[in-house]
Amino acid sequence: MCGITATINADANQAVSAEIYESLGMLQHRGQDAAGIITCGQKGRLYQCKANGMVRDVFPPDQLASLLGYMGLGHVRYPTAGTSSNSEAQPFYVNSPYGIALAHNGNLTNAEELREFLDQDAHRHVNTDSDSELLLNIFANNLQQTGKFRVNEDDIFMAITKLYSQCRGGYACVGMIAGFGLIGFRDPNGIRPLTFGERPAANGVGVDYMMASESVCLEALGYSNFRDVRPGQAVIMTGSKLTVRQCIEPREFTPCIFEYVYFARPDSVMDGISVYKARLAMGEALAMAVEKKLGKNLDIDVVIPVPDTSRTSALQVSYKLNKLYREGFIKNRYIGRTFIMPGQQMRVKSVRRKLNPMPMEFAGKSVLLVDDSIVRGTTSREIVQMAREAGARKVYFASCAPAIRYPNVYGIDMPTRSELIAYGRQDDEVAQAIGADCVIYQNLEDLIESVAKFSPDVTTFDVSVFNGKYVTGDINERYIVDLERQRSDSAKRARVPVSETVIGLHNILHANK
Ligand SMILES: O=P(O)(O)OC[C@H]1O[C@H](OP(=O)(O)OP(=O)(O)O)[C@H](O)[C@@H]1O
Ligand SMILES: NC(=O)CC[C@H](N)C(=O)O
Ligand SMILES: [Mg+2]
Repeated sequence: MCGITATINADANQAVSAEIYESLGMLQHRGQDAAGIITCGQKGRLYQCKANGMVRDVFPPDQLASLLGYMGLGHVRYPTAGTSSNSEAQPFYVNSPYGIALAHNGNLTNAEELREFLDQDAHRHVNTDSDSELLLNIFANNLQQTGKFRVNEDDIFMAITKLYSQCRGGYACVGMIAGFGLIGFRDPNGIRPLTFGERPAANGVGVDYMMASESVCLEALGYSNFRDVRPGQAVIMTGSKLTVRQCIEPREFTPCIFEYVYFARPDSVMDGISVYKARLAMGEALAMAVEKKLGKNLDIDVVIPVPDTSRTSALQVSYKLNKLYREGFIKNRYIGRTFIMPGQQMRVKSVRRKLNPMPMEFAGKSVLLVDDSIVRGTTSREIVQMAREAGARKVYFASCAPAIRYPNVYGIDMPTRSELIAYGRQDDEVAQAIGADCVIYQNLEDLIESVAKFSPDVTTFDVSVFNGKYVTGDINERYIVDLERQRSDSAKRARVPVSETVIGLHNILHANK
C-alpha cells in the first residue's frame, strides 16, 4: 500500500530529515520492503538515502543528519508494480527539468501506454520497471513543455492537470521541485489517501507544512488543521505559503475501503472518517451477521481476535454478542505484517512465528475467531489449525470484510484470482479450505455502511475486490489476465533477480559504507 510523507519548514535552517524519518516509522505498516528519504538544502541541492529494508535499517541514525535541508519527501514501499529491486525504492528523482523528486502510493493501470509515450514521444529515459518512475517522468515532461527558465505555481498546476488526463489508476503523490517547494496530488477518484496540515514554525516566523498518507504522522509531529487532498486536487507548499487548486472536475469520490478494513492505523482519520470508529462499527455489524448465521442460541464460549488489525472489531463483536473476549493468540511484536510480505512461503512461515496460541483459551471450547479479512487464507488456515491443536472443540471464523474474489489494481498487491481463497468457492467451501466449522462473512452493504456513516460526504468506496467493479472504468479481462501473468506469486518467483545495486542519485547510505 506504500506510505508517503513530505515536509517543508518555514525556517530554512530547520532540518527536516529527523521528522521525515519519524513519520516513516509511523507509516511502516503500509510498506515493509523498502524505504527512502530525499531532502533539499539551500542552493537547491538534493540529498538522498533509499534502499530495501525496514525504516530502522535503511537509515542509520548517525547518517540521517547528512540528509540536509528544510524540505523533503519520504516513502515506505510495498511493491505493486515492477520488481522488488533496490533500484525501485522511492522517492524517484529526475534532474531535468529543475530537479524533481516524487513518491507515490498507488498503482497505474495504463503503465504500458505511458512507457511507450515516454520512450517514443517524450524521449525520456526510464531506468526501472516501476510505475512510479513513469508517473514522475510524465509530470517532468509536462513541466518541460513550458520551456521556461523557472516555473511558477500556474505552470505546476497545469502540469498536474495534464497528468490527470494521461495517468489512470490509483495514485496519491508527494513531489519536490529543487529550490521551489513541495507538491501533492490525488487521483480523480481519490482512491488513495493524502492528508495535510500546518503548524507554527519553530522560530515563530511563518508556518511549516506537512503531507502524509495518514493523519497519525501529522498529529504526532504537532501539526493541526488537517485537511484531505480532494480527488483531482493539487497542493503546492512553498516557504510559509500554501496553494490548493481543483485541477480537474473530480469523478465519483471512491476512497479504497480496504484502508479502513486493514491498511490504515486505527488512530488515523482518513477523508474525515475515524478508522477506529469504522472498525468498531464493522464489529457491530459482524456480530449481527454471526447471530443470523449461527442462530440466537450461539454455541460460542469465547471471541478471540487474530492480532493485530482485527482487535478493534473483535472487541465489539464480543460486546454485542455478550460473549467473553480473550487474547488467545500472542503476537511476537518484532514480526511485521504477513499479508504484505513478498512470497507465499515467507507469509506461511511468518504466521506461525508471529502468532502463538494460549492453550487455556482453547482447550475444550467453542471459539469464534475474528479477523479483518480473509485474502489468500494464509493466516486463517494456520490459525484455525493452531486453535484445533490447542484443543478447541469448535472453530468458527468471522471476517469483517466480505469474501474477496477479485484482484486489486489500485495499490494492493492482490493481483491473481486463483491465489484468493474465496475465488470460485462458496462460503462453506472456504470454511472447508481453511478447516473451520463455519465461516461468517460481513456483507458488503454492511461494510460500506459501517464506514460511510462516519463521513460527511463519502457515500461510495472502491470495493472492487468484493464485487469486481473497478471505479476507473478502464479494467477489462485482458488487463486482469495480463496482470496475473506478470504478478502472480509463481511469476515473481520465476523472475531473474535484478541487480541489487542502487541506481540513481548519489546515495548517502551507500556512499558512506
Ligand atoms: O488471508 P491472508 O492472505 O492471510 O490475509 C489476511 C490477513 O493478513 C492480514 O494480517 P497481517 O499479518 O498482514 O497484519 P496485522 O498484524 O496488522 O493483522 C490481515 O489482518 C489478515 O489477518
Ligand atoms: N503499494 C504502492 O503504493 C506501490 C507504489 C508503486 N506502484 C510501487 O510498486 O512502488
Ligand atoms: Mg491480520
